[in-house]
Amino acid sequence: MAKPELPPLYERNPVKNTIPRFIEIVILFFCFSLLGYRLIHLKNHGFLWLIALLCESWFTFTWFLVINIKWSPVETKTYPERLLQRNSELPPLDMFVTTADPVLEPPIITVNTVISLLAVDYPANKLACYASDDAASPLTFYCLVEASKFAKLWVPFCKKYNVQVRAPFRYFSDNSLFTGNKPSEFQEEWKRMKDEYGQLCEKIEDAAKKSLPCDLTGEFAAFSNIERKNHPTIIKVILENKEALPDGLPYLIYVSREKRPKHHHHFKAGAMNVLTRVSGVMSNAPFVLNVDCDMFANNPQTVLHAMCPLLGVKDEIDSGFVQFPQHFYDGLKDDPFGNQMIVMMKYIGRGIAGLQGPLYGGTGCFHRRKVIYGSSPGDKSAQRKLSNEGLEMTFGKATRFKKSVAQTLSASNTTIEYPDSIYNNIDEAYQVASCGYEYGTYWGEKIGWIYGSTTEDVLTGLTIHSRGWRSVWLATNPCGFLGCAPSCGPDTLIQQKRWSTGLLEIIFSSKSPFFATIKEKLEFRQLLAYIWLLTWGMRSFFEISYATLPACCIITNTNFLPKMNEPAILMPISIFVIFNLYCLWEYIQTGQSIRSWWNNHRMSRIISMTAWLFGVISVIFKILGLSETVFEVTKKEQSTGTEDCDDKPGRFTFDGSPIFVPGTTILLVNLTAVVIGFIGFKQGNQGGREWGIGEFACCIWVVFCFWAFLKGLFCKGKYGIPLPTIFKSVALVLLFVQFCRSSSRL
Ligand SMILES: O=c1ccn([C@@H]2O[C@H](COP(=O)(O)OP(=O)(O)O[C@H]3O[C@H](CO)[C@@H](O)[C@H](O)[C@H]3O)[C@@H](O)[C@H]2O)c(=O)[nH]1
Ligand SMILES: [Mn+2]
Repeated sequence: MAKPELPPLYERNPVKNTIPRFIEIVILFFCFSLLGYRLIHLKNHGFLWLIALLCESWFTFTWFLVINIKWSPVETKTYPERLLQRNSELPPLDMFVTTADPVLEPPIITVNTVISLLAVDYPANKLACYASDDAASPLTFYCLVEASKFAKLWVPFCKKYNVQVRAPFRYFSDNSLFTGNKPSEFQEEWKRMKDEYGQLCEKIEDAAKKSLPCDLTGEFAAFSNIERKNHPTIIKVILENKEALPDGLPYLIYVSREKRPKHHHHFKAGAMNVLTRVSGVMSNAPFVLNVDCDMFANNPQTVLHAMCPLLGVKDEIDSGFVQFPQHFYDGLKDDPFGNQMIVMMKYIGRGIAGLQGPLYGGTGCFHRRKVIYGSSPGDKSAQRKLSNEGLEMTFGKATRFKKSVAQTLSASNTTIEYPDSIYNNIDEAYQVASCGYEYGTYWGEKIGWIYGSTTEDVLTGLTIHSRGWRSVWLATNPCGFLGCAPSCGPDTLIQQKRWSTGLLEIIFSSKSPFFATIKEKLEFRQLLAYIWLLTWGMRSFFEISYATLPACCIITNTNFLPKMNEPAILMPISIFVIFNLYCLWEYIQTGQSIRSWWNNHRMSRIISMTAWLFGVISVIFKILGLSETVFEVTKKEQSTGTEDCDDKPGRFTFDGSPIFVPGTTILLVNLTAVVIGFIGFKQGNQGGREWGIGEFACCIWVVFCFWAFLKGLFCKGKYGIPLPTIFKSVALVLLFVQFCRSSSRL
């Protein structure tokens, strides 16, 4: 008889989705019918009909990609309690936090993220937390030092009372977590903690007001006389677990990599690679967690959950990395900027989970160190020639680091040797953090975080999937991490611009997923999922064309939709109604309001026609060699419930950025068409009016989608669209009208 098997640490369960599948197919059917109708009647119609055909073909293609993604969703269930019952030792974990700018990313946010990681339910002697500071800011370092003092009180408090939310700013902002009928001992300690945290906040605020947080002597001497973009490496061990006690505190290490003006630093990807090497030299844990500075651990058991699929797989190939969904705290009511991504995280997330596995999202992700080092599933040290020269060519010259890499690549998780003291190798840590270290190696090319895209996360995940690894999507309750979404219109657009830029950079590079499917091990359906994401930017052309098409019809007196009395009109109407009801249903299913659906719908239109367009433009500039793409850091705000009272959160704001020109233009074009339309309706059908209710309704719909811009035309200050932007748009509208007129004569 077989040995009784241990109960599994996790399960991968298919989700039933018969009804949504059916609806998706119905929509696809109508899309194809419409395309067929267009083709048949193409010769009787002009240029605009052809544009309509092209746009609708693209939308149908996108829809097909979406169906592929949503066809076979799975959910993962984990059993951390079973992991704890097994009395094998838990493996070490290195945790990476990146920050880049103490102004856009206030240190109190980073501090909370770090504290939440220090306090997770996991043996502290197995954890090391590395904070990367791309700003080399003494303020950030000062705040982390102060935070570590607070953590010495906070972590034991959390563990003693099994506190559920271990980022103090969240814990203390939610009074329901502190109800009166708790033992008085707890109440006292709670008050003390709140006090201590208040003092920490004060210190941080005071320090931020000064030009320097403190005298740059002692520990801080390294920060004197340095420039942000021109300084040597700074590595500081802030917290140490000398006795290696499981209930002590984890290591906390501050790292600011060397920066020199002549060396490209590759933004976040560069920072991650430095952290990988520094940690490889100092603690060398077989698993690595990475979070952005605003993504705190929201569930004390997050690490245990993640370990379930990492340790409990039959074949490692199935869990190359474990990605948690991105969720955000303090989302504004009804998601006015459409950036909470709740529906996407749920339906697209579990959909791709059913293929080769979720894409790497840059934060809230647990990696296997050896996968970061470029190993493929089933790699054995014997097969990989781990010769000294080979190692040096790939990973660089540092001797101890090479040794630790060799060990990581060859050993199974349990037998890795760890450096006995974190200080032993500190010199070498400086060496591997220097900006020349990567020259002539494969860092950023084949191993580590891959360079060349402002969405380094997707690119890095793609290379991992290409080697044949699968990944795991882990949606726990409460969710593993919570972050901070942009809190105003321009920030959302800048973020989306960066995303579409980075995604297009990937598709047009030598690392394009097409090659990965042909030559490597990227699965075909996974390729389709990548194409869906990577082509976001291209959608801008089709969306803009389609949003101006009805207006063009009205201006030039033609039609692009069947007449209301033709049965064919049922095709576009059905697509419109069923598709929107289907989307609405997803919002209701995830507990959101109708208003959220609408806000997301209109924001999708705004984003795809403005931010994504600019993404395309910056990629074109890059290809032409005119400019490089840059990673613009998203501004993060910690809302503590005390909003500025004159502010109207959720209201769209504008600035002088050219990103608002296309939106304003599209709005004005459609407004013009609506006015002409009204006049046309008044005159009845005397002049042989070709367009009808359909085209007119489309224009109205677009105007509704750009309502925020309409208001912006009439408001002042940051709520208004600046006059130069309006002038530029008016000029474009005139050009557009001229273009419509001339093209209608074609
Ligand atoms: O030169 C840089 C630039 C950024 N960062 C860090 O990168 C992280 C993400 O930056 P953020 O401005 O918050 O970008 P988001 O658009 O919110 O980030 C999403 O998209 C990025 C790719 O565009 C991913 O890297 C992120 O993980 C993902 O959360 C932050 O911790 C930054 O501190 C650096 O460390 N160095
Ligand atoms: Mn972010």
